[in-house]
Amino acid sequence: MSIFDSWLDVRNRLLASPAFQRWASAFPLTRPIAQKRARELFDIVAGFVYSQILFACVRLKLFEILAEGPQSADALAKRMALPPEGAIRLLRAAGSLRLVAVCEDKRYALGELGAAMIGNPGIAAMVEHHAMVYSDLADPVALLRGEVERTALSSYWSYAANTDAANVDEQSIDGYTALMSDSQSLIAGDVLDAYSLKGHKCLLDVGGGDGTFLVTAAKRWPHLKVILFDLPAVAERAKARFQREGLADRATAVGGDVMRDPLPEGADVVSLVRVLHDHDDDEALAIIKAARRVLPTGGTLLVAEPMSGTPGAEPIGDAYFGFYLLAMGSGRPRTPVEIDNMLRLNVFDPVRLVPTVRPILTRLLAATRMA
Ligand SMILES: C[S@@+](CC[C@H](N)C(=O)[O-])C[C@H]1O[C@@H](n2cnc3c(N)ncnc32)[C@H](O)[C@@H]1O
Repeated sequence: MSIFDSWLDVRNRLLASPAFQRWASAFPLTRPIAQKRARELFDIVAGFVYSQILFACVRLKLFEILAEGPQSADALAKRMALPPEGAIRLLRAAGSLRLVAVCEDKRYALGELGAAMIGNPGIAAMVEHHAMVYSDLADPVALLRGEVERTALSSYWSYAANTDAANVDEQSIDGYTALMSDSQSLIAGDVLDAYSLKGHKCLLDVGGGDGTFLVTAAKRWPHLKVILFDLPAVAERAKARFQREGLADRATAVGGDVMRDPLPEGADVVSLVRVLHDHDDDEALAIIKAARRVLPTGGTLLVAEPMSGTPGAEPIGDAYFGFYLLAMGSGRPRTPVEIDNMLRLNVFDPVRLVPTVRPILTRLLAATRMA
């Protein structure tokens, strides 16, 4: 047994002992740590219940109602069409989670976390679609054993389990394209603040969705040409978006399947925003190879997505995305080092981790295509 193993053994025996737990909770120097650990464990135990309280707030539009100003429980019960006791139960629960705050005169107002939801409609959209995630995760062991034949998420992300992705119809891209668009403005801001496209001429965004990322980039750098590549039904959405935004003269959208069709030529920078983690390793490598084929020597590949092992946000990569993508039936979160290795294997060197302001939302790798 190594020294580390022996240390782990001693520590875990101690932490598992009810007598030690009682002592640590009572002794003044260990009490704060014991309480913090107990709370962390309980938060994991109760996580689903907390999420469903948030779900109820979103469904009942509680945050939008409270954004009008503080209101009494009775008024809120009427607005949410809940019986008074149901409203009070929800308001107290939401209060304990800092989604709602209680004023001195007993009216209810937006809490710190509820207020943050108002400025970010992407979170509400994410919460709404979690109904599918939770039904898919009802038996996580069966999911891990590969015993679940069809999940709600694999139908929602219609390309995930589809060998003929290019033929997915309008209807089956609706839900995920809108969901991605809602959260993309935050991501685009963070990525484009971190990496300037001033010195580039043409940006190709592969799997670019309805074009939100490219619209943000094109508006920020008026000299920049942008090309979007996505499944035909999605690219049509982007084309219409570029026209609405008055960008049709320097923004084009091309439909196709990145696994089968060549990417459009002419870009000196290619972006993969929240794309690689959707794919298993062989497909992720095929996408990197496709980008390599169209980039000139010295061109840049940007990979932006939430990554595994992000300091301070570990559960987002490995717990949330790990299980989300498992339920979706395709892909996995990767560490920056794993992506770095995949890029270097494909003649991208150097690869640089560019700091982003909210690594919890997205991290960013910038890689240069060698000769
Ligand atoms: C998770 S979404 C990300 C969208 C966008 N980049 C964003 O961050 O908002 C992945 C995108 O890849 C596209 N996609 C998936 N498989 C594809 C394929 N085989 N060929 C082209 N695009 C594909 C999807 O249609 C979708 O728009």
